[in-house]
Amino acid sequence: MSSNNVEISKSHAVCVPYPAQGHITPMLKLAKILHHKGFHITFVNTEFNHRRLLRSRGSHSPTAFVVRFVTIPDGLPPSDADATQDIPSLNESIIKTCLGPFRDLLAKLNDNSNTSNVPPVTCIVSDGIMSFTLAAAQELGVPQVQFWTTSACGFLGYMHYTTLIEKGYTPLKENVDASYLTNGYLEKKLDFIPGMKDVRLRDLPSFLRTTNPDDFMIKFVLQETERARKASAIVLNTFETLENFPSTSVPNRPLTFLVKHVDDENLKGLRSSLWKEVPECIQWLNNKELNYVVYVNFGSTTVMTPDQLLEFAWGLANSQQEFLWIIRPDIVSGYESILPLEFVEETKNRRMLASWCSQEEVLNHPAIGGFLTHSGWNSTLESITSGVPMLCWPFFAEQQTNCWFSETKWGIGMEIDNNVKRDEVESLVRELMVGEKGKEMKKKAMELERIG
Ligand SMILES: O=c1ccn([C@@H]2O[C@H](COP(=O)(O)OP(=O)(O)O[C@H]3O[C@H](CO)[C@@H](O)[C@H](O)[C@H]3O)[C@@H](O)[C@H]2O)c(=O)[nH]1
Repeated sequence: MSSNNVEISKSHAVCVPYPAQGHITPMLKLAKILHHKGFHITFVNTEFNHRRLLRSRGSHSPTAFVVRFVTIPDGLPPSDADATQDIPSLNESIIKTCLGPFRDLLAKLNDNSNTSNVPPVTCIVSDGIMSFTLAAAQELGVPQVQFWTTSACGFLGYMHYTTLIEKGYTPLKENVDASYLTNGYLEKKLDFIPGMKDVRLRDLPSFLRTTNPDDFMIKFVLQETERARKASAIVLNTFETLENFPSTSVPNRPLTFLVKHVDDENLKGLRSSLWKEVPECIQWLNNKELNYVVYVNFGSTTVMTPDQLLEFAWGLANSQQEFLWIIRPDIVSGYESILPLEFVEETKNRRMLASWCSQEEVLNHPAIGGFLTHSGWNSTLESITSGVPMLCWPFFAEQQTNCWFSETKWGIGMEIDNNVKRDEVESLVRELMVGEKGKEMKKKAMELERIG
């Protein structure tokens, strides 16, 4: 049999991540694992993100690897910004425009006259919130496997949006209106979500915080969770000891663990960072003592006001701890993220500031003692699998749910108030790094690291 025929007999998975860092990274891990198990892989990025990937990776361009990268347009106006796109606009555009180009792509991959040694598509592995792929899979008669990159608890929160609407919890009533963040309404405890007794309304995925009955994000969640019920299978990135809910079958190991066992020269060096990583972060950590440094990073999507940035800056400075703070260039929406000269001067011997880093490497570094995070699921899992306790400042989506679990169920996190103030940051950072609670959290995080 010629090598051509061997290739043709392979299963072919088309992997379609949602076009944002926190989704592309875990999907690429899943793609590597599938490739290692013998699948031919086509990985579909948007044109916008593919250009970013090429820019960030330079000579390590993803096109050089065995996983085949292809693109579809996202339907938004052309842009070369080095920033995460506006989520509601992106979602709306994906729903309206992506199915056509995706169909064309599948047709091209399945074209018999194609001499390029590509086996026919045998399944679509789609991000749970790229559900337009379901129609394409049905037309082709192949399974559509959904990969929800959220936590299982976050996924469960989304799946209960229908019940929350039926019970009148969302949309919020006009009379609680604009003050809902402070009038105690969101403190209401709920008891009908399995495995989440006493979860407060504010701990559930944040899109429910609207008074608009036609809110786009609520409708989006309802549509995507409804289509999830039609998927051939659903993959979650978690592990049994951490999140074991009734009626779900949860895997034993997270992708971060499984991908370490993919020993394939052809995949080494294949990375998914959309921003250029600053290697000096690791060099700086190499000179630090064990568990000595606070790592601060709010992921790829969080934005904050200039005032919030300042409160974090002075809280960190006043804590007197050493810190590595990754400040994404687009973290303060509409502004340059400028820190005051006094802060820069006062902290110069005990901090490093950078725009992006190789986060998993940083979290695995022995110098890291704690993580100030926005509680994105990848960051939370990466912290857990590195045995690092967290301070959590959830921004949106299911980050609130991840934060609640980190604090109340796993004992490895402490929440910072949404209305962040420097005094609270200072005292919680100290508690995390040198306090008794911090020590307890570290112990629990290390226990989970051992299991995960
Ligand atoms: O300097 C950095 C910063 C981040 N990362 C990586 O980027 C990813 C960020 O993912 P995550 O922590 O999940 O945050 P978001 O980017 O905000 O993720 C989105 O996607 C997640 C998975 O669905 C959700 O949990 C979040 O709510 C959603 O905002 C992680 O793998 C990090 O390792 C880096 O490599 N370097």
